[in-house]
Amino acid sequence: MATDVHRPMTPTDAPASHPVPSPASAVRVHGLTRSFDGRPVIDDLHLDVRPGEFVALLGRSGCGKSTLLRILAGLDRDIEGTVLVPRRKAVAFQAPRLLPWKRVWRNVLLGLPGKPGRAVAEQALAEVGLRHRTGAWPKTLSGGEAQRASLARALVREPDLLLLDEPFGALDALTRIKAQRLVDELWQRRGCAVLLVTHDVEEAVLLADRVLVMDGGVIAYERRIDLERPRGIADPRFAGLREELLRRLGVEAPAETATA
Ligand SMILES: Nc1ncnc2c1ncn2[C@@H]1O[C@H](COP(=O)(O)OP(=O)(O)OP(=O)(O)O)[C@@H](O)[C@H]1O
Repeated sequence: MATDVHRPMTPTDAPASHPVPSPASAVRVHGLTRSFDGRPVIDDLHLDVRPGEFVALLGRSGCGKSTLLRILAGLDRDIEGTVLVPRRKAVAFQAPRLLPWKRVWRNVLLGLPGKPGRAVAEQALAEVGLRHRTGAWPKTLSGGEAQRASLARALVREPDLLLLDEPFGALDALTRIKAQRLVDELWQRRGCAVLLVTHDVEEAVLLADRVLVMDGGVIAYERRIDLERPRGIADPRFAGLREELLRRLGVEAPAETATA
């Protein structure tokens, strides 16, 4: 797995020793700090993600989740510390970000090196159940379809690391459940590492091998999720994990549950 190393823009700020790329990690973050206007949003953060691992990242609004994801994606390099990520990585955001003047298949291939043909896009679109929309204009897609097209654009890059920033946040409840199942299937089929930023504790427990809670600029808490798949919220262990993570996010259980 080829690796990208994101080092600080000012090498003098770099820590004395850098971690070396390791096939045992899909992501290695060492002593990462990112400040805005002199205020560190990420403050000496360490993180390892194994190849093929599904990690969900929770945290209060404004705690720095998207900032971390953008750094892993290589979209923000104004950092201190070291970030090692696979060269093959792809991102999908909450907004599908399709160019309205390009047909769906051209959006899927956007920015890919070489000149891959329509069939390559069509295959990725088929994987997300959207082959029939290959030649459509983005404005004719529903919200869920546009989000699936955005996923196809990520998949066509054959990523070793898939970065998802609230990809289901704008979808209605039913479409969201379908999209979650699709991501679960794709992850199992592709075997890539996934880092999913989400506000939804249930989504994190449904999908992830490990849930991280970000707070104070670091990973403040982590919980391995050992429930067998496919998972359902009816599992009694599910409610316990959900409550535990909500507590870590500063949300207390209602009084009657707390005293039960
Ligand atoms: N380009 C920027 N310039 C200045 N401040 C920024 C910039 N990007 C992010 N921030 C600040 O950094 C903090 C973390 O932002 P970030 O978007 O990473 O949070 P988040 O955890 O993803 O929040 P949310 O859950 O609400 O999406 C916020 O206080 C935000 O205002």
